[in-house]
Amino acid sequence: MTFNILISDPLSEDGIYPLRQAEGMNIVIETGWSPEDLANRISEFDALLVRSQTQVTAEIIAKATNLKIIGRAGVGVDNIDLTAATEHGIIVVNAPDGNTNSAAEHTMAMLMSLARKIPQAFHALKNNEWDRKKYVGVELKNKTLGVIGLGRIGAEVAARAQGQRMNVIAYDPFLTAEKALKMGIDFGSVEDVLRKADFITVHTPLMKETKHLINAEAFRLMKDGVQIINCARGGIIDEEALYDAIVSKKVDGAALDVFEQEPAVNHKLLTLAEVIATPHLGASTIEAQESVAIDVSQDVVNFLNGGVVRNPVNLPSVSKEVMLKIEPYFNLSEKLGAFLMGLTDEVIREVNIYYSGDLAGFEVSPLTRNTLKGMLKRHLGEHVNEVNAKFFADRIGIQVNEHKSTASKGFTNLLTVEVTTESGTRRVAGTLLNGLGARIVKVDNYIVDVVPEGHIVFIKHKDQPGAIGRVGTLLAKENINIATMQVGRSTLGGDAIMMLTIDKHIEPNEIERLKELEDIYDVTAIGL
Ligand SMILES: NC(=O)c1ccc[n+]([C@@H]2O[C@H](COP(=O)([O-])OP(=O)(O)OC[C@H]3O[C@@H](n4cnc5c(N)ncnc54)[C@H](O)[C@@H]3O)[C@@H](O)[C@H]2O)c1
Ligand SMILES: O=C(O)CC[C@@H](O)C(=O)O
Repeated sequence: MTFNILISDPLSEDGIYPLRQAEGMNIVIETGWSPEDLANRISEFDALLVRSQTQVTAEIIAKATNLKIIGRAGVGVDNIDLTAATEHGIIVVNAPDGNTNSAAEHTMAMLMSLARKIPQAFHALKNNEWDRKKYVGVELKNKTLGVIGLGRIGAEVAARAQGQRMNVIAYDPFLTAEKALKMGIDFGSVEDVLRKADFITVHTPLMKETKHLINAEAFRLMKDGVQIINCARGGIIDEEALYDAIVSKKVDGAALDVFEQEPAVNHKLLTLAEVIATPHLGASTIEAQESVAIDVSQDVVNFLNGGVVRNPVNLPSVSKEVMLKIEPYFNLSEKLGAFLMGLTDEVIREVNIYYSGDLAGFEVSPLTRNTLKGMLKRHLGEHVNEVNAKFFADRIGIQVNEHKSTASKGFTNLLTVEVTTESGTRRVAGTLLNGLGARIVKVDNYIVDVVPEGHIVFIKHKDQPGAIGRVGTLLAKENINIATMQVGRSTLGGDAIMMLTIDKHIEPNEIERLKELEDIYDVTAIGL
């Protein structure tokens, strides 16, 4: 099998060796796409690898009919429409660790350049201007650095600033007093950070919650003469408000690596002498570029070959160890979902999935998504996959609940899927039998032992002598061979079931004839 891979932004050639080494990867490296050209050609590709330049919009994703994975060689995924990717079942992976160090070092370089006005002085000297008074700076020692967003990069910046003898105060929604104490930093609200810092650096992702986090009101709260650094994303700081704050002398200087619109040429802020800037170079080191390209290439190869990805963005990340435990249940969970959906012809309101036994000790959301995939594929078709199954369930309004119990119920592991409809609940349970593979072991309250594969006919009937024989005779007349048969009953002479696996597809008219047989209540054919 050959996969077409498009690399649409400059990626390290050394970093893409996992793709070059893998079999069946047809790699196209072409940068500088216009949105229209990319939209017109994207359907040719199975995988798309980008940095921050390519804007992977909903319009492009809508045309990406063969795209399975988008790899972002870097951290920020604000150039990818994640909702659209999820809806279309396209997994997005990134490389969250590979450029942390480079981005932190770049931030420090910007901080020091800002404090000592190095770019301005250098620029003047290049123009043969020797002016030692104009470029007097300030020391970092004993100044307070305010860090907003203390994740991977923010934390590295904080540690380096401490090396410069700076005091650090930070705000991050996940920052606890214990963690702050351990890091030797102060912590407080955003407002505390804004009020106390001499230098403020932002390290949050750009999201709707962080858009213009630093706005006119935020500048008002800051100390006079504060200096600002943004090596995270354009848009976290309101550029108009920053411009006004510099012009009004509230802000002494700003160091910007990122802008609301990139490339930022002829930018108003760049006309100000107090602003120093780089063209989004935070991750631009040989080491970081190689590292992020290796990480995404590896994930793309793994995913296209049916393996597990390390850094999914639109799926919860599950460790390799847990994945090894739960992966054998993927097929069973999908089949249970598909079987149950086949049994139910009413609108589903709620799905409850019960994990019993050892499985209950693990993160099981991938199994839940596979169950939903099996259920929803029946009506929504093949484009439902583990990436978008939960998205579709939410959109349809199906409530999905996971329940876990370490009680084994006679099996090492048991998965029970239950759906609630207007008229009640239906359930099916399955397990993996050691050495024998997947089995359906219970349907509603009937104990069975059926391999969840092929053509299954589920028959509800009255527990009467002759019912089973009549079904066998009719199928024989239609030349339909029964491979296996399981029977079960609630009470003697009460409701009973037959569960047959047959060797070929059964036609609707044959199902109707089965339904007409004496003592037969209902017949459902389910292809798994
Ligand atoms: N300039 C560059 O080239 C470059 C390079 C790498 C990363 N980045 C940017 O830096 C960002 C951070 O990268 P990271 O690896 O540290 O990510 P990260 O996920 O490790 O850290 C982000 C932190 O921001 C915090 N956060 C979220 N919302 C917040 C809010 N409203 N206020 C305060 N904190 C908030 C999160 O809790 C998290 O701890 C990326 O999203 C990316 O946009 C830029
Ligand atoms: O691709 C780049 O060079 C920028 C990457 C950086 O902004 C990131 O978010 O990782």
